[in-house]
Amino acid sequence: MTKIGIILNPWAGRGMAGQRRAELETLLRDVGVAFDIIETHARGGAIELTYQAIARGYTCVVAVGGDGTINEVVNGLMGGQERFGQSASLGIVPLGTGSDFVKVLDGFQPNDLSSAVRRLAGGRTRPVDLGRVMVESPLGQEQRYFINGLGMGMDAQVAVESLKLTGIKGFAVYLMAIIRAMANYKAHVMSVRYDDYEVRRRLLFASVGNGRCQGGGFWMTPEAQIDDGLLDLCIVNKLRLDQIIRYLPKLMEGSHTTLRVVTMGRARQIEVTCPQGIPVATDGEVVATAATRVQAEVCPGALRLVV
Ligand SMILES: Nc1ncnc2c1ncn2[C@@H]1O[C@H](COP(=O)(O)OP(=O)(O)OP(=O)(O)O)[C@@H](O)[C@H]1O
Repeated sequence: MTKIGIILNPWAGRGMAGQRRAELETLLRDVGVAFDIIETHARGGAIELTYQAIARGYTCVVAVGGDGTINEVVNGLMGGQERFGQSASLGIVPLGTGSDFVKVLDGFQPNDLSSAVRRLAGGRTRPVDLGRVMVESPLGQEQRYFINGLGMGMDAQVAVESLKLTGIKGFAVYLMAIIRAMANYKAHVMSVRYDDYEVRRRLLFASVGNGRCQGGGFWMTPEAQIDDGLLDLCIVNKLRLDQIIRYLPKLMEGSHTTLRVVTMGRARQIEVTCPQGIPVATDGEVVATAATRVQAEVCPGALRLVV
């Protein structure tokens, strides 16, 4: 068996990923997996580390952390493939706070090291789709890949608010970020075009799902499949505060899809425009705070995932 490259974000899962490093290493040695492990030292650092891993010839790169870490490794894998013409599969050891992406995968359990290590030892892979997005804002253009979801509007505003909350920790950050996003977010008219359809009205958010669950437990696109060559879409109209509070539990259980204020869709290409600018997040990580145009497309079977 060839050696695998492991990229561990010690801050993921509120520090749990760092605390469980020794346990992970012991389990890997016990099953005879050869590995090198490296920790991230900054936000965005896993992208560069993944490039380096590909340049060194690893054929499997493992993200240890949450959805943000997985997103960085995915972007490193795709960028590395473009730069060096070499591809590597993605392994996941889910030790994040939400670890929403793996909830769509059979047999994956957030925080379960033993089963994650068994999968790495087995080395079985399957192709999964990715989303590729081009985000335009007054600051320029940025391209990103996402594996789980793309948030545009208030859902991305929650991610923006949580970045500003440096003085508090734990679940309080998340709760406070939602409250601040509800209070601060202004729903502008957005145009959402997907394949042959268009929705144009004041929206709370338009959320794109390759996976099913986003934002720490919201089943936005509960029917999404990661290998159907399509992206799912959940568009929610502008709501009053009392409606947001009433509908949030429905979003948390995925029973919102038939509500009058919700439009569900499925497409290969999605374009969202909003001249006033909207926040955008890929896999929960902020890409822009005032994007005027967002173009997303599915990349069918673009990545091999260790399952
Ligand atoms: N060494 C580091 N210091 C500070 N931040 C880091 C470091 N390495 C990575 N990060 C950042 O930590 C953030 C959180 O990572 P991640 O999303 O993996 O964990 P999480 O938020 O606990 O999990 P989830 O997104 O699944 O809820 C990411 O934005 C990532 O860029």
